[in-house]
Amino acid sequence: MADTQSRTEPSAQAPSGISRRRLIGTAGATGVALGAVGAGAGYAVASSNSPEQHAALTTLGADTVMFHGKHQPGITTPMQARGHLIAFDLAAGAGRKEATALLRRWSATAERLMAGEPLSSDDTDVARDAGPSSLTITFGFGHSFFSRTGLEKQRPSALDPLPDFFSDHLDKARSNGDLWVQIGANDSLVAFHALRAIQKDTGAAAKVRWQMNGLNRSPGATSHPMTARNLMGQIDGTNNPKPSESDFDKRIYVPASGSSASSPAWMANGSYAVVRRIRMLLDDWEKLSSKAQEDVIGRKKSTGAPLTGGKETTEPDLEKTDANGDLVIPINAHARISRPDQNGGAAMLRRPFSFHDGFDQDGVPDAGLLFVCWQADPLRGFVPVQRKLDRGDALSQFVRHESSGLYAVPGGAEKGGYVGQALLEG
Ligand SMILES: C=CC1=C(C)c2cc3[nH]c(cc4nc(cc5[nH]c(cc1n2)c(C)c5CCC(=O)O)C(CCC(=O)O)=C4C)c(C)c3C=C
Ligand SMILES: [Fe+2]
Repeated sequence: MADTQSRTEPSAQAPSGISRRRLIGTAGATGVALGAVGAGAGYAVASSNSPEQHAALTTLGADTVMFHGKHQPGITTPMQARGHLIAFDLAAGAGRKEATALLRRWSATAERLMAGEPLSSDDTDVARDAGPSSLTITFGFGHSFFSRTGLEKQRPSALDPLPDFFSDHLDKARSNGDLWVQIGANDSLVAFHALRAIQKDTGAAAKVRWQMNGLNRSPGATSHPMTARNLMGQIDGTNNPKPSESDFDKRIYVPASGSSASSPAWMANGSYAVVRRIRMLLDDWEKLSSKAQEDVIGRKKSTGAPLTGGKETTEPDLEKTDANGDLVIPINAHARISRPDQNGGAAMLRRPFSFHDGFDQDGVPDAGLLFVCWQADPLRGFVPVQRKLDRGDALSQFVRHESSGLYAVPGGAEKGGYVGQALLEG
């Protein structure tokens, strides 16, 4: 696992922004050991509803991500096992006043739930007994939000609609939206509880436009922390930008100092999320041999190492040829074509969820990737790379982009404040 901030299991690393409220087991033990002890204790708690038999939460349940901070949570937070993406449109007649009140309500709900507190009224009890389980709730504004609220002058040019791509098969009803919320947690009930609370908070102000459910590997499922696999079985996320790298903030976040060419000052410390529902054509993919699958990406399926050798984190040798003089990493391999150095430095932080929405009547899986990527400017991140992939990398024939969204995700809320305050009160 290369990107510890965004991919490593929280119980192993406890990256910044995550605290352990109630730890069991031996402090300082490895993530694996903590996970193992925690899992056992969690089962014991779950098997007894007696209030007299209090036991500490598992580490997984106790892991907490801070709501307040410079950046919103859910960007560099390690990927969670369960996710919900949901977009809303403001209701007819709702404008800036209603949107401001909604962002206040949403922020208050996110702060409570991420701290493991129940809602202040009418809690449904769905997450009762569970800790916050690394819950994150992240809020963004779509292009249409600004005309709906009379804030057109504040709309970042970075939110200009994404170009059409040749291979797009987009469903408009499941694309875009005035407001976007990303929910992630390592417990499905905690995630659903948050989803329902966020939806109920809208009251008469907004209506659901679309909603998608995602999944990832559960922390502790592997013998050591690893980069996640996707539903094609590939290790996916290896070469993500790392928060420890000196240019990470510049690539992923709008500068803190104020406005940039494509972002107004209210977006300081914010980021732009590109969201694509990408169907995997698994019946076709699974017919390929392992060798052919590896050539599509340019990396070994088992370890994620480049085909030119080494381990997952080894730099690929893009010039290396085999005995026949052919490139070892094919010219159209996905991981070759999407590299920043092949795209004028374009970089993004990929933080997806997998999805599986059943099978059609012919048994074809409706499954793939809820591709979410983060960048300081989509024109210097997603767009140039997708333009290149769209011309036909080796992966393109096995995937289909079915929906799309682009959202301005402001910086984190201050204590006592709410997300989007600088925009809505500016
Ligand atoms: C426009 C951006 C990208 C889309 C869309 C995309 C879809 C997509 N990717 C995989 C699987 C893998 N991608 C990998 C690397 C990789 N992918 C992108 C961009 C998009 N992918 C980038 C920028 C990179 C990193 C390139 C580099 O710097 O080396 C890999 C290799 C491992 C890794 O680094 O993560 C895999 C595997 C799927 C299945 C998919 C759509 C469903
Ligand atoms: Fe990719």
